[in-house]
Amino acid sequence: MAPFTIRWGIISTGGISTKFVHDLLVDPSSREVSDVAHKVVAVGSRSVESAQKFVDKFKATPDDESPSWGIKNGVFDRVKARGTYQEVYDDPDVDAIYVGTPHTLHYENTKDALTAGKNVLCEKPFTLDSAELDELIALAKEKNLFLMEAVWTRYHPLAYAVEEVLKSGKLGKPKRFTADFSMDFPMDDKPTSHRMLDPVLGGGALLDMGPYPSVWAMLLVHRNPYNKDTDPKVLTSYQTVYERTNVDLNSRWLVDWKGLCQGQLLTDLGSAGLREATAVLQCEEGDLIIEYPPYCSEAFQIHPRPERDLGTIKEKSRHVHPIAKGNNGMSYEADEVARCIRDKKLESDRMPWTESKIVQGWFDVVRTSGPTATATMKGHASK
Ligand SMILES: NC(=O)C1=CN([C@@H]2O[C@H](COP(=O)(O)OP(=O)(O)OC[C@H]3O[C@@H](n4cnc5c(N)ncnc54)[C@H](OP(=O)(O)O)[C@@H]3O)[C@@H](O)[C@H]2O)C=CC1
Ligand SMILES: O=C1OC[C@@H](O)[C@H](O)[C@H]1O
Repeated sequence: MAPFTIRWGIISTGGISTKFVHDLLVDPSSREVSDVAHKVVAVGSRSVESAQKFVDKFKATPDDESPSWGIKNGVFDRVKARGTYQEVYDDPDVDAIYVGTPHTLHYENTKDALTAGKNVLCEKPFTLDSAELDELIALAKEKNLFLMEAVWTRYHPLAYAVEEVLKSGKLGKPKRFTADFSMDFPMDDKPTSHRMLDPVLGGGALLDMGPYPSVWAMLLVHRNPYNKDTDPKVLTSYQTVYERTNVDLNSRWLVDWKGLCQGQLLTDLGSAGLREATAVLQCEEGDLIIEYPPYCSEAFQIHPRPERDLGTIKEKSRHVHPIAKGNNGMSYEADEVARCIRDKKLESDRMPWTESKIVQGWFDVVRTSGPTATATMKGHASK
C-alpha cells in the first residue's frame, strides 16, 4: 500500500527548521518506516530572500548527504519560497505547519495556522504561558485540527525502550527522581538580542532547556505505571538571574507526584550538566539512568540498588538505542504527526495536550515566582 503522505509548510528558516527539513528529506526506510511519508511544499520566512536561500541550499545537498534522498525522490520538488508566514498558512497544498520560531512567537504562529485551517506541530516550549496554550487547544478542537508540541524526544527509540522497562515492573515503585539539562552557553559572547538572552523572545534557561528535564519527568515518573496523580504540582522553585538581560541563568524546581515521589528538575546555562546521568529514577529494586544529552539520548543504564543486596536487579546493564543513521532525530515526531492526521486524531497519545499543559503549568509557576524580566510577562491570550 502507498504510504500516507503529509505535505508540510515550514515556518521560519532558523536552526531548528533546518534540522527538521533535513529529516523530512531522509529516506523513511532508513528508520524502517513505510506507512507514512513527507513532502515539503512551502517555506515561509520574514523575507523571501531568506526563504529562497533555505530552499536553494537544500536543493544543492551533496549526493553523499542523507537529505539528497528526498531531493532525488520528489520530497522537495514543488516547494515554494514565501516572504510571509501567512502565505504558507493560506496555501491549499499544505496539510500541516511546522512552527520553528522563537518561543514567544509560537502562540501567534500556531493560532494563525489553525485559524487558516492547518494542522500544527509547534516547537517547545508550546507557548509562553498556560492561558495561551488553553486558547490554542480550544481552537484546535473547534476547528477539528491536529495540534502537538514538538517534544521530539518522546518519539526516539530510547523513549520506547525505557517505557518497556517501566511497564515490565522490574524496577519496582519510584522513590526519587532527578533530571538536569545544563550547558556552558557562551552568554557573554552573544548580543543581547539573541533568542537565548532576550526576555521578549522568552530568553533564559527555563523555557528553552526546561522542557528536557520535564520530558524525562513525564516519561519516567508521570507515565510510570505506579503513578496515579494526574496533576503534579511544583512545591518550590528557585531561579538566578543573568544580569545583562535579566533572564534566568538557571532554574530549579521540585515537583510532587502525590503518593509516589518527588522530582528535582534543573536547568543551567552557566555550567554543563553531568554527561553520565542526565535523568535518574531511583526505584525500590534499582536505578534507571538516562545518559546525556537529554534531548536525544541514545543509552540508558540499569543499576542495582547500591545498598541492598536482596534487590531483584543483580548487575549493572547498559542499553543502547541509537537514532537512525543520517537523521537528526526529528523524523520520528514528523512520522507521528502524519499517522495522527491519517487516523483523524486531534492529539497524539504519546504527547497529549494534558501533558503539555502540566509542563506549561510548571513553567508558569517557576517563571512567575522568580526574579527575572519574564516573571511579569503575560501571553497574548490573557491580555
Ligand atoms: N527540538 C529541538 O531540539 C530544538 C528546538 N528549538 C526550538 O525552536 C525554536 C527556534 O529556535 P532556533 O531555531 O534555535 O532559533 P533561530 O534563531 O535559529 O531561528 C528562529 C527563526 O525564527 C524566525 N523569527 C521570526 N521572528 C523572529 C524574531 N523576532 N527574532 C528572531 N527570529 C525570528 C527567523 O526566521 P525567518 O527570518 O526565516 O522568519 C529565525 O531564523 C525555539 O522555540 C526553540 O525552543 C531550538 C533548538 C532545538
Ligand atoms: O531544544 C533544544 O535542544 C538542544 C539545545 O541545544 C537547544 O538550546 C534547545 O533549544
